[in-house]
Amino acid sequence: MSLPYFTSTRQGKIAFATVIALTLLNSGVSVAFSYVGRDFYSALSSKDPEQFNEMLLKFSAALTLGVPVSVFYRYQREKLSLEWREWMTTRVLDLYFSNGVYYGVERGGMVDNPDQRIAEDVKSFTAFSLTLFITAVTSVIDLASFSAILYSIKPSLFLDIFAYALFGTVSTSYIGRRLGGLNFEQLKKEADFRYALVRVRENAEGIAFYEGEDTEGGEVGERLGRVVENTGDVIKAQRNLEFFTTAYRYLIQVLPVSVVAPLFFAGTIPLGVVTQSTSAFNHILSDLSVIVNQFESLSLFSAGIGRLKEFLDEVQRQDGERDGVGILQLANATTAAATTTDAGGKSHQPQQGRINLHTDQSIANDPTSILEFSNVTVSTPDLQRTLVTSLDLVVPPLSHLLIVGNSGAGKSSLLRCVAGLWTSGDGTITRPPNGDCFFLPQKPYCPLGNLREQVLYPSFTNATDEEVLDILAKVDLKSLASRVGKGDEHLGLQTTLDWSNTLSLGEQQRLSFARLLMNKPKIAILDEATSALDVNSEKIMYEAVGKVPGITYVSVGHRPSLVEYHDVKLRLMGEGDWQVERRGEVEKSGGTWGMNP
Ligand SMILES: Nc1ncnc2c1ncn2[C@@H]1O[C@H](COP(=O)(O)OP(=O)(O)OP(=O)(O)O)[C@@H](O)[C@H]1O
Repeated sequence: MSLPYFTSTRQGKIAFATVIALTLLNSGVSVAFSYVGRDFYSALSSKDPEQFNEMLLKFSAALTLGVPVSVFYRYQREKLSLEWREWMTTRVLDLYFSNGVYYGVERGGMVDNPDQRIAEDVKSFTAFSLTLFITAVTSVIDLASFSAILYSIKPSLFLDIFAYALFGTVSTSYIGRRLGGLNFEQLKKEADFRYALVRVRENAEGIAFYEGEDTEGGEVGERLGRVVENTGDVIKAQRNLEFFTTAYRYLIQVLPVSVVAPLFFAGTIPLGVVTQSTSAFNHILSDLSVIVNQFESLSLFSAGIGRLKEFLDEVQRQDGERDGVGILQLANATTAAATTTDAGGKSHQPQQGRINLHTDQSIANDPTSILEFSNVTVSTPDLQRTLVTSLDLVVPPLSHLLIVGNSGAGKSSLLRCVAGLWTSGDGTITRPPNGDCFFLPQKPYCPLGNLREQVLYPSFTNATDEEVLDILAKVDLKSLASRVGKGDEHLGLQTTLDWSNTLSLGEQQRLSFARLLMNKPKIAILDEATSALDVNSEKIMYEAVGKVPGITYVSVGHRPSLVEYHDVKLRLMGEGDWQVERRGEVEKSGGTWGMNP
């Protein structure tokens, strides 16, 4: 997970090399201070003012050179960590938003709280990996330089320290072994708790109507309880560990001094050497005791890595086009061109056991067919139910299709297959590529942004204010811009509101139609897109869509009034059965073109 940033970006390579150079320099500064400190105390203990003043001067010089090195070393580390986080988060987001992965991850339900993994786990991964790497590098350099110092003072001290550090590491790992698992759970429980609160915010009105505060409060409280319970276990495990680590750290203060004290008492070494040996001992011990000192952060870090790896694996699993590429690598350009659904030519190699979506530019201009279902069987993703069996249907251009059937019969699911969101089943669906195909989902969606962006979503194409206002007028929302702009339509287009909670459901549906008119697709797929509108508004919407040149629409709906805007009816009868009726044939045989046969 770390390597791609440093191997594939120039910026990463340069920043990394700078940090390594500064790390080496910083270690040099530590060693220099150890010698300056030694001579300083020796001058003090030998009561030599001249040497003492000279040492003060040397100390000032060391300070002047050493301080910038230390400061820039820290700054550069933070900077690298920030740049790396930006790169990695952007890359993860690219992967998450490509080929409908975010939808698959959400539907798949295999990983919890992807938001936390992208925002928090990537951040701690980059920050702590860097710290860990630098600590390892510094430890090795420190170990080499201070070992030489210590060995020159007393070889046995050098061996004692290794034994002490080994004992500390093994004991800490044993005492703290539960912390890794507990921290993994902690991250999940904190994210679950936060998510429950976000859901209350998003569904405030529904909860308020149901007066569901007590139930919601209970659920949030229960999740808080799980956080508290797990945190309680974490701090107990930390407490047990700290009995050991605290004693371990205190012992360091006297251990090296007591080993060299006899030499000092015998007058063999001056006081400066005692302080230098203490400092060298501390350096080496902290190098060897990385696991003891960082155990808590390490266990939290490993929990974060576990969650991130699990998430990235799921992202890769959901993205059919990234088979065989690295965990953070984008799909190979040639592979993507060969398999993309919007390449314009024949795409996707047909596969057994899944619905093949064939997006073909030529069908957009085909006079005989704009949408084709060829032997299409649709199953639910868990393969528990077959919703449609062996559907064969050709929809000619300008021949609008209405899909009807009981609730749960599989109408929206069939549209999901047309969109490419579901592939469970068999057969082939052929339709124009995404640019010529526009979907209005059952639940209207209002993105974050101003009114203008609501209309232009998702492409944010260039359009003048007049064009946007004209489109709003066509969907009977002429007054909306001036209403939100307090009388000024142009200001209204620039106004940002929480649209999902401000507009009525019917207004949101009309806004979705405005988007459709703006995008002028060849084929529009409308999933109960007028369910919140009165019959008159529904008529206005369908008439406006019908005026888009060359458009064919496919609707799902229950209302009888919809039938008159369509020419073909596909009835899903449940358990896979289906039936097709065409207006021309019904009228020819003297029947009435209506909702019921
Ligand atoms: N992810 C899923 N996994 C398993 N079953 C699912 C999933 N999503 C939907 N279903 C089931 O598939 C069936 C068809 O759902 P679909 O949304 O297509 O119905 P519909 O005909 O559009 O119904 P309605 O008219 O009520 O909107 C339903 O029984 C639904 O519970």
